[in-house]
Amino acid sequence: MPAATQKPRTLYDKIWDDHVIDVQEDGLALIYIDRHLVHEVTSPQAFEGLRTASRRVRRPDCTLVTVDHNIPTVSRKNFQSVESFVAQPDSRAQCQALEENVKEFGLTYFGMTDRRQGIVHIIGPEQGFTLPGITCVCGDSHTSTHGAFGSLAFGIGTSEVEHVLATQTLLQKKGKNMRITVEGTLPEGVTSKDVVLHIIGVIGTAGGTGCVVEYAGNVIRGFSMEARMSMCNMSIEGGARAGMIAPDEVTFEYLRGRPLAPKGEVWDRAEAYWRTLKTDADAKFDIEVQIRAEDILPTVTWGTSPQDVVSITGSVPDPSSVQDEKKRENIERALKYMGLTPGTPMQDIKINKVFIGSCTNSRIEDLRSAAKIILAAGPDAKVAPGVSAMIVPGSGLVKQHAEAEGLDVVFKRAGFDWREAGCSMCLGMNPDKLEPEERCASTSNRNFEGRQGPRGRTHLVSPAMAAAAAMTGKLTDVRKFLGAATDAQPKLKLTSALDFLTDAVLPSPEPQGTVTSTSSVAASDTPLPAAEAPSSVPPFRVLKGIAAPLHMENVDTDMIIPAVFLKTLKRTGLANALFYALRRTPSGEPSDFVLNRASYTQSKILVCDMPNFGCGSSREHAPWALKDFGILCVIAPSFGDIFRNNCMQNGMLPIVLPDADCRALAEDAEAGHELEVDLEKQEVRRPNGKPAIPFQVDQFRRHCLLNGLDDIALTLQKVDRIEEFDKRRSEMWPWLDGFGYKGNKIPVAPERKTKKMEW
Ligand SMILES: CC(C)[C@H](C(=O)O)[C@@H](O)C(=O)O
Ligand code: SF4
Repeated sequence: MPAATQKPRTLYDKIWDDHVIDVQEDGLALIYIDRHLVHEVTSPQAFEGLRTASRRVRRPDCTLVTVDHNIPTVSRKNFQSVESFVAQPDSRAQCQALEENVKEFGLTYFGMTDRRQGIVHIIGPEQGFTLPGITCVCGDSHTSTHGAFGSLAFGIGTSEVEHVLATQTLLQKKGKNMRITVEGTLPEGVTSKDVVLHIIGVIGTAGGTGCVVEYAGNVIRGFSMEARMSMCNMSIEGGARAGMIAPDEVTFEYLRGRPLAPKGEVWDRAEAYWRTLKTDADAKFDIEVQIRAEDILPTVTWGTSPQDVVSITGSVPDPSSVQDEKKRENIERALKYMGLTPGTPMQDIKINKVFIGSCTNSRIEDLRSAAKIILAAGPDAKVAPGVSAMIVPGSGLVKQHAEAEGLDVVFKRAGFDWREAGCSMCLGMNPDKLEPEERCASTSNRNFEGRQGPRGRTHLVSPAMAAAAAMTGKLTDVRKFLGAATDAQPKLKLTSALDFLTDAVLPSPEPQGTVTSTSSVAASDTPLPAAEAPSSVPPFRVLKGIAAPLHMENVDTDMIIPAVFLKTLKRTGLANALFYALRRTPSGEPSDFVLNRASYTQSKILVCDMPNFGCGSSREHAPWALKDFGILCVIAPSFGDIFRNNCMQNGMLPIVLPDADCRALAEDAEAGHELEVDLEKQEVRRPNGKPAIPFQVDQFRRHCLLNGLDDIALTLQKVDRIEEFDKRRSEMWPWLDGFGYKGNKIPVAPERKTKKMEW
């Protein structure tokens, strides 16, 4: 088509178009995946699936693996092996399973003896594995982080992880285009974290559902890559699976010289392509949001959803001013959980803990910004009495970099605990946790109930605000420290990040010997098995049974199944974990939660009459737990995108219906009536002759559910098309094939005599 007649396209449209292998009539597309990041929590069942079907990893060269969620963040000085270092048996088993899997399938792995190890979303960009124009996935919802480079990056569930490992593709429906433009001048003390919290407050946690968000405007352009990553990271908290920012000089400058970024002439070719990656002038967005930078102040959350934000100068909201009864009850519930009284000024709220870390805010600039506030508090200032504060760098390299700048000295002198890289207290999955009712100022991204530990209370803030809270013992307006900060600049040795990136590191474990017979298919140049494997998904046709009513909005997947239950290597045995905290009183007795009531213990259907069911984390354990309990269909006004996909991968049916229909069905459920869900006829039949309610579902998904078809087997029928795409990709974007660690591009230190770490 001549350029003049081409429809103007958004950045998302362009990346999408460049990756489509095949599109079906109903719009479902098979897209190629350029980069796959893998961690220990969402991969064991996927590798097991490959093993059972004798499948190999199709593109080991485009796959990068690390361990982050389960690991303790204490010093690794005495590290000998995962077996001796990770004390908690289930966490240890998950880390060991990963090590076995990377060996068996021949994958590049940054393990605990490797300085490049860290949170999966920190290490991808750090290494230059993340590049503009790519599609990038990971079994993790914060994969949206990588969109900061102008890539299409999103989280997937474990079944989709298996699909990508086996085929290097995914079945996807194209999302809507949404643009959020931030223009103006940010007031003093306002960081990218405040901007993104403010945006989530404006659009709500379901605001971006079904969309890919492009962030635009002079404020975003003025942000560093690290600030852009913090923004894109929290796109998922705004309901969008992906966020992106067009690449520019800032992006290229960040990438140049990174270990896995293209070099020499290939770099020039890549850069020329990357420069085309911007939204055309007249392209249309489905949704546009304008944000005035001047409206944003240092921001903090008061409740149990990331949309519960208020400026630090504000107060705890008063539910009695809210008209809608269900909304009012939800606020009351959040305040009760948080132990807060309406009208309390935010700055009067005392805290017990401070956590600076997570994939949102654990990069070098975040640590510098925290150090600046600590220094501004005075040379001898200490963390407030009774407060315990920890700083967890996002990767071993961030840690090394911070130490070279002397930041660790600033932190330790002030009484902060300076830890090793990992997810740490972002989620209650490793030893770093809140005690019940402890209150934490946290730079992480989720303040869900129980997120940082059972009954723990989280206030989301920027690194500077977290540091300020640590020094005063209360949530504090960071601007109180900023005047002083200008006179107290840290006297630090400044060192370039790139020095560390090419520094000698311990080698990753080599794929070793034969682990099982499947290792013979682990080489990347053997042809794919095109044969259909038997499906493991049971068909879904008509489901008749008791329906349980639920009147909560933003039911997040942490609530459906807390992180502590994600340590399993299986997909089953999770019924008891379903809504674990809600089904128990603080003393551990069964609560009166709906699924505990005698009439609902056999429920097959769940009817939620408020929006955004299954938001948050990509954990497929959420549908697994529902299924194990016996619930095979969830009806709600809207769903988190990843949860919805995950359900269908497991032969479960998520049905979206208008609010009024959900309310009517919830009333039937309250009355203890059975409902009948008919997928063939696409209707929900009600009791007592009430008219059935019709519903819509994607035709391909319906076909797969009705017949119990397995996506991977279907995709492998298109192996010729995938191979054609491989070839085209090698010609057009050669820098995406393979990556540096296999060649001689990275100097790797000789094997060390001792296993002791010195960082
Ligand atoms: C474990 C993983 C599935 C999860 C996610 O998807 O987000 C985790 O990283 C989280 O932050 O809750
Ligand atoms: S959100 Fe937290 S738990 Fe999830 S990947 Fe990021 S740091 Fe890890």
